[in-house]
Amino acid sequence: MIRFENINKIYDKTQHLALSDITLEIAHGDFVFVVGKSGAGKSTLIKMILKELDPTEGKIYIENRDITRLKKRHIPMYRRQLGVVFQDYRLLSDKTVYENVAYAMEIVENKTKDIQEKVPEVLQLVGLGHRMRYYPDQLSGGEQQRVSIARAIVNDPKIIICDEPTGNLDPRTSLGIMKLLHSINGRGTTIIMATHDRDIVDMMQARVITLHGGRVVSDKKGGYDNEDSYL
Ligand SMILES: Nc1ncnc2c1ncn2[C@@H]1O[C@H](COP(=O)(O)OP(=O)(O)OP(=O)(O)O)[C@@H](O)[C@H]1O
Repeated sequence: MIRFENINKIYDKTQHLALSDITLEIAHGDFVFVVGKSGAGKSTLIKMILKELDPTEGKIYIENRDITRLKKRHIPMYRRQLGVVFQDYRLLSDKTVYENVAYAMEIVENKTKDIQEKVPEVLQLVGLGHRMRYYPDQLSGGEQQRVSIARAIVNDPKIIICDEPTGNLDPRTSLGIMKLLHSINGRGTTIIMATHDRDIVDMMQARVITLHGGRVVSDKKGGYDNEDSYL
């Protein structure tokens, strides 16, 4: 469970109030979109879950643990329960598909035998069993995003954070990526996805948290609200 309690975020240098009095809860296994205009505060909110940013005020609980009080040395361990997918894939260009995914297991000190077993399994799951020896620049955008999803799920995180995962993809490829995320969610993984993609939000009929000027202005299940002037 994720819980934001009265979160305010003021960026030090500019004194910009990026998030204002955010209180929300995300249950285990939820699929949640975070939407809103550019500058609404989506990335700021996501960076707080990743513990890349701390709030100026308020508390953030992940599995009943207040991560605003987490010591620096415990952050890497904390992040192991999170998978992250970015718009620009962020794959290592000098490593193959297999090696990119294996690397995520190596850095958290998995045994070689477990890596050799799990990586092909996860690549099959994302539909890339036949691309294991390819390098990222030999893949389409959609395939690269599938590799990044494989990397995000390979350590079995409880939560996956996606920041505009379909931002660089055409509608058909985006649909495939959403189907994949939906099936991962169906296995019990909580998914939080920031997006501008209105069609996808409408299609998924999931929970939609709308931010505007750093505030939650709507939090409901369904698609975009046409009467919503915040989008
Ligand atoms: N490092 C920073 N220092 C100062 N202000 C910042 C910083 N990062 C973001 N902001 C401001 O905080 C507000 C929220 O930014 P944020 O990046 O969270 O928005 P966003 O909804 O993710 O936008 P986008 O859709 O364009 O990615 C914006 O007004 C932005 O200018």
